[in-house]
Amino acid sequence: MTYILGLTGGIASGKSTVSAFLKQKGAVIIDGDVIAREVVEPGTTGLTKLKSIFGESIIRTDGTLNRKLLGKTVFRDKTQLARLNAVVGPLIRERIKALIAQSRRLKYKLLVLEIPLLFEGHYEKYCDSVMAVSIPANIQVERLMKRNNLSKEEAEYRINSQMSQAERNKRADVVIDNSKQVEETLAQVIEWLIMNKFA
Ligand SMILES: CC(C)(COP(=O)(O)OP(=O)(O)OC[C@H]1O[C@@H](n2cnc3c(N)ncnc32)[C@H](O)[C@@H]1O)[C@@H](O)C(=O)NCCC(=O)NCCS
Ligand SMILES: Nc1ncnc2c1ncn2[C@@H]1O[C@H](COP(=O)(O)OP(=O)(O)OP(=O)(O)O)[C@@H](O)[C@H]1O
Repeated sequence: MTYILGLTGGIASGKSTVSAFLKQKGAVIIDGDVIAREVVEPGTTGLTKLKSIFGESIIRTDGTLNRKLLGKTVFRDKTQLARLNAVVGPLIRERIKALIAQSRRLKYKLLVLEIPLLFEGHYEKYCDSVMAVSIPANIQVERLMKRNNLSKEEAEYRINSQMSQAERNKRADVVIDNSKQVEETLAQVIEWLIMNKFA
């Protein structure tokens, strides 16, 4: 029996920090952001569709997607974001469903679905439980600006294109507070692993 843990959280909340630890503890990780990149690699129908919608300018000279430019376009414009989601959303879902099926066949004990837009995409229906990583809004803006080298305005556009943390936390089965030292965050994850007999 494979136990599927959904792992979500707002942008730059600390999902990767938590999933790296869960991997270290033996979990298998499916990373939504990685899959989102795979489905628009050069030569994919995903990239061809994006080119026809957003124009040649979003393709770099080496044939790859200009993510920075597309990000600037979509996160400040809900209509454009919806057009992007309509193309990549179904491709991401198809791939994730196939990987879940494979993980069940291989009888992985603990599978983690790390998906930023978990509740927006209703991925909770594939999960046994959902863990949300949470940080206060001011820390979120700070960490995002620093990590992605974004202006405050750009960081806020990205945050506001997602479900609010309050709503996400309400829907999750367990909320991990990542506002303090990483060690304190991981202690909460260890507690979850122990309570669920994975450690
Ligand atoms: C717009 C794109 C090209 C910007 O690329 P960039 O390299 O700057 O960002 P990256 O992909 O690393 O995403 C960073 C974070 O942005 C947030 N984010 C990404 N896509 C979306 C979206 N459609 N809606 C809201 N937030 C999003 C997530 O928190 C994600 O972790 C890229 O984010 C993208 O293709 N997004 C659509 C795919 C998607 O929905 N991804 C979410 C994974 S399920
Ligand atoms: N407890 C912490 N204290 C200080 N910095 C942290 C902490 N946890 C994570 N960070 C930093 O905050 C940033 C965001 O963390 P991380 O990449 O794990 O978030 P994420 O939720 O996976 O982000 P995204 O979904 O946007 O990729 C990173 O630069 C990370 O090093």
